[in-house]
Amino acid sequence: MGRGDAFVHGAADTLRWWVREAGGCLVVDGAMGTELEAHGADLQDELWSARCLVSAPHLIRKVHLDYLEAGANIITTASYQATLQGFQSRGLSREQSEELLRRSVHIAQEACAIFLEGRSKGPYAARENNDGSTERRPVLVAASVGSYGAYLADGSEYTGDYGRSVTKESLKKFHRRRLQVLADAGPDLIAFETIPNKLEAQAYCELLEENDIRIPAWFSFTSKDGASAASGDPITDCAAVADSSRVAAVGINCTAPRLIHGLILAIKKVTSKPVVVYPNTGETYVAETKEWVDSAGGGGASATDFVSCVGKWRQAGASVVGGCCRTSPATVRAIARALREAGAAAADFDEYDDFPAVAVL
Ligand code: MET
Ligand SMILES: [Zn+2]
Repeated sequence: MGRGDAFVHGAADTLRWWVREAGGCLVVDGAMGTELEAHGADLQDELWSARCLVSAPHLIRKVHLDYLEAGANIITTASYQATLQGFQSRGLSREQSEELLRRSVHIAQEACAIFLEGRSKGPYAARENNDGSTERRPVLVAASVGSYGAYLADGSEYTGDYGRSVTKESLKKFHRRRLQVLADAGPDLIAFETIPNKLEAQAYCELLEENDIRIPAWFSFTSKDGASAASGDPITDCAAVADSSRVAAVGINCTAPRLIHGLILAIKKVTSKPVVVYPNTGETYVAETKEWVDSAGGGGASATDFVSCVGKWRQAGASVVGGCCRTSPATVRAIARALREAGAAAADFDEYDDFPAVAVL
C-alpha cells in the first residue's frame, strides 16, 4: 500500500489506530521549556526553548528520553518557538534556520532510537522490561508548531490578540515554509499547539491542503474560561474548523486543568475526531517577566491533583492525554499510571479492526 492509499483513510483514523495500539489512550509528554530550565538552561529569551537547539541539543535529547522513560508515547519537538523569522532576526541564514528546525525533529527521532535500543520496528516498538515481559507500545514524534503569538513572545497565545494587521493570509505566509521544513524532516505527527483563535486554525487548515501535508496533525487551542479559545472565539467554532480530513485530533493545551472537562465535552459536540488534552498546572504566564505565577483561582495543580482528573477526562472522551507548561516527567509517569488504572485498554475501537498498519504514511 502506498502513502496516498493510507492517507485517504484520513488522519483521524491513523491516530485512532495508534490510540488502540497504546491500549486505548496515548500519553503525550510534558513541558519541554520547563524541563530545560530545570536542567539549568537559560530560556529568558524570545526564542525560549528553541534557543537550546543551538546551545544545548544534548539537553533536549535528555528531556525527550526522560519523558519516554516516564511512559510517554508521543514526544513533542523543541520547535514550539523555533521560527525561520525568529532565527533570521538573530543573524542566522535561511539555510541555518531551516537546519535548526530539522534538527528539532532529528533530536526527537534520535531519542526514540536510543530509548528503543535497536528493538524498534517502525512506530510499533516492542520493548523488553526488566522482568523479561515485552511491552508493545507506540513511540511517536510530534513536530511542534507554536502559534504566531509564541513567536511574538508577548503572551498573545493566551489572549489571541494579534492586532488588526494580522490576517489569515499573513498567518499562512508566516507558517508556510516552517511547516514544510518540519514535515519534510519526517515526524509521525504535527502538533499545532497553543492556538488562541479561529483565524490561525483556518490558516493551518488551508496550509495543510495547499502544501499537501500528509502527516497527521492535531490542532490544540488555549482557553481561559472553559468555553472559548483565548481570543473569545467559541471553542465549538474553533473545533469545527479543525474537523477537516487532514486533522487527526482536536483539543486543548496549556490551559488550567479545572477547565479541561467542560472543554472536552464542548469539542465532542462538533467533531468525532480523537480529543487531545495536555493542560498546564493552572498557573498563569506573565509575558513581561517570562515567569509563571500561581494566579488566584487558577488552581495550580500538583502532579497528584492533575492526575486525579485524568480518569474523568478519559471518560469524557479524551484519548490523547499529557501535560504542558510546568509539568514534568513525574506528571507524565502519574498520567500513564492513571490511564492504565482507568481501564483505558477496555476502550472499544473494534470498528477500526481492519484498518491497515500506518507506518506507510
Ligand atoms: N510543547 C511546548 C512546550 O512544552 C508547549 C508550550 S505551551 C507555551 O515546550
Ligand atoms: Zn504550555
